[in-house]
Amino acid sequence: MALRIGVVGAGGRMGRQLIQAVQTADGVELGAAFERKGSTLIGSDAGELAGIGHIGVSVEENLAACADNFDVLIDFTRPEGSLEHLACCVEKGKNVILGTTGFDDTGKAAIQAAAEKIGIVFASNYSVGVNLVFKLLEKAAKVMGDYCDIEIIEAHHRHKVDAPSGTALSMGEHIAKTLGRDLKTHGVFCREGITGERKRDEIGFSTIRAADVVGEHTVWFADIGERVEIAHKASSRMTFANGAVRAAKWIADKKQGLFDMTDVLDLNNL
Ligand SMILES: NC(=O)C1=CN([C@@H]2O[C@H](COP(=O)(O)OP(=O)(O)OC[C@H]3O[C@@H](n4cnc5c(N)ncnc54)[C@H](OP(=O)(O)O)[C@@H]3O)[C@@H](O)[C@H]2O)C=CC1
Ligand SMILES: O=C(O)C1=N[C@H](C(=O)O)C[C@H](O)C1
Repeated sequence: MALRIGVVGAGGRMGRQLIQAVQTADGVELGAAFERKGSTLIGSDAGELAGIGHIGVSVEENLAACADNFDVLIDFTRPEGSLEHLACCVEKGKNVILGTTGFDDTGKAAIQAAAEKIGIVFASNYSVGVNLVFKLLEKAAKVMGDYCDIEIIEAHHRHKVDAPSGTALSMGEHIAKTLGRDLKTHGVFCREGITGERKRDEIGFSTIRAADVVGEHTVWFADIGERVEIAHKASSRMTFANGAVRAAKWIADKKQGLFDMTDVLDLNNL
């Protein structure tokens, strides 16, 4: 029997891609689709919303009332919405694929607590390439990190509401962990005015927001006389959507626990 996927934020940029990805993947089907209460999209057909034609699944507004229609929920929305959806999934015993970025520490603690009751994959980026890059960054940090300047540069579309991107923060965390640094004290997120010279052990972040950029990340490991750049460029949101569907299949039989995409892709023993 096919795994039934629920998609919240069905009308969003990622929501529409997720509906398409679910409908084209093997072994899964769209069980339910949701939008915010009061949205004009409630009652519309999820397939038509996603541009793939009528599929007979209408967009609903009450997650709890329709929880019997899906096995795993995929959520790429906003932190406040995701935390409500998560509470509902704990109540109903449904596993969750969480792609939303921009959580504060309280939100992250709530996700951790929820993962004691249900299975959650929580990843800032569901593409295979970015998760490989996380591992390459650990290697580069081991070789060069103690003596070179590390800078993370990210670019996204003009509609993105959080900065730096979740992926850039994850990159910083992978590097900081490898080097025994704390990103809270070593991360530099803004430079303006008389900043003083760069501290050797800071990890800098720069953000670009422009037009329709899907998602680009470059990390510099810069020494005097040479520089290594490790970069990833996403050219389609379908790469994130396909990754999320892959994660949904992977989490389906897990009872509880907090995982990320490196677990799904089995990259942690490379
Ligand atoms: N992990 C990954 O690989 C990726 C993560 N993302 C992240 O996914 C999230 C969504 O991105 P994107 O699709 O571009 O954003 P959009 O703004 O296009 O879509 C967000 C969707 O969520 C809905 N929504 C917003 N707030 C709430 C709420 N409180 N409760 C329920 N639904 C809500 C919106 O409805 P409405 O229109 O009515 O506001 C909309 O349908 C972002 O956090 C982004 O950073 C994006 C791409 C890849
Ligand atoms: O908002 C986006 O679009 C994206 N958000 C994620 C992030 O914050 O890292 C992932 C991807 O880069 C696209």
